[in-house]
Amino acid sequence: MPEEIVSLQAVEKIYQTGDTSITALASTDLSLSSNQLTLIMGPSGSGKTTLLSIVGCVIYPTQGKVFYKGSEVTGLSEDKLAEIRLREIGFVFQQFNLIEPLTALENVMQPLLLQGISKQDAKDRALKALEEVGLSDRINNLPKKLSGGQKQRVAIARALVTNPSMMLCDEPTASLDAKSAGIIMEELKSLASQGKAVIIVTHDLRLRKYADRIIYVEEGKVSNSIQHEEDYK
Ligand SMILES: Nc1ncnc2c1ncn2[C@@H]1O[C@H](COP(=O)(O)OP(=O)(O)OP(=O)(O)O)[C@@H](O)[C@H]1O
Repeated sequence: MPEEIVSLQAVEKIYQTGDTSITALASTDLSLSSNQLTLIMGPSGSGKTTLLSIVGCVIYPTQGKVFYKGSEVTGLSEDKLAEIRLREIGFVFQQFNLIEPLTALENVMQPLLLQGISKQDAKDRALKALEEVGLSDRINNLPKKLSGGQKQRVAIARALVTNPSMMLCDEPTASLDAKSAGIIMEELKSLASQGKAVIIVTHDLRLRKYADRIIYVEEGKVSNSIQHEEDYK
């Protein structure tokens, strides 16, 4: 059964630069649940990354409250938020962000080592995560010896190795060909069906077929309706 992972109550984000203030996100109420793959779509500059960053406890809203699994996180210190990110949230980015001098296995072990888990346990769990994304035969490869799709699968393994409740993905398929993008989306869809909340910011209209839910952001305003779908064809 889907459970609420994150909820936003009257959340607003205003960026102040000099005399100008930009409302990146207008007052927003939103609830994101486990077992769901949610796409966040909308034009460039509309506020998608801002929304993802607030959901991911990366930035604080200017107004409103954010709850993670029912507890308010808006008033927490930077350190506490970092701890929530490390333990509860997996991040996947367009450019993979792998550490180049480390092998696939070592990259996936990193979040566990940061959590203070022993090297042997970290290795066992990283091997499992790499197996889950179908990369058991590439564990000793350096990132430069992997294709784009394989790099993104290592990045997904690194994001899921801590068993997070939520995976946040910023344009995860934008650097990939159609076939690799399909493999990545199948992987993310499968993680959602296993119980994670998977949230994906994308411009890629082909991804809509994988979505349980599509959220549109336009000029900082969030709407849940998929009636706008035609506008984005
Ligand atoms: N740190 C910041 N300081 C000032 N303004 C910002 C900052 N970050 C974002 N903005 C502004 O807030 C608005 C929303 O930006 P955001 O990056 O959330 O949009 P986006 O929908 O993710 O865009 P894109 O699809 O191009 O990545 C934009 O007008 C942007 O210029």
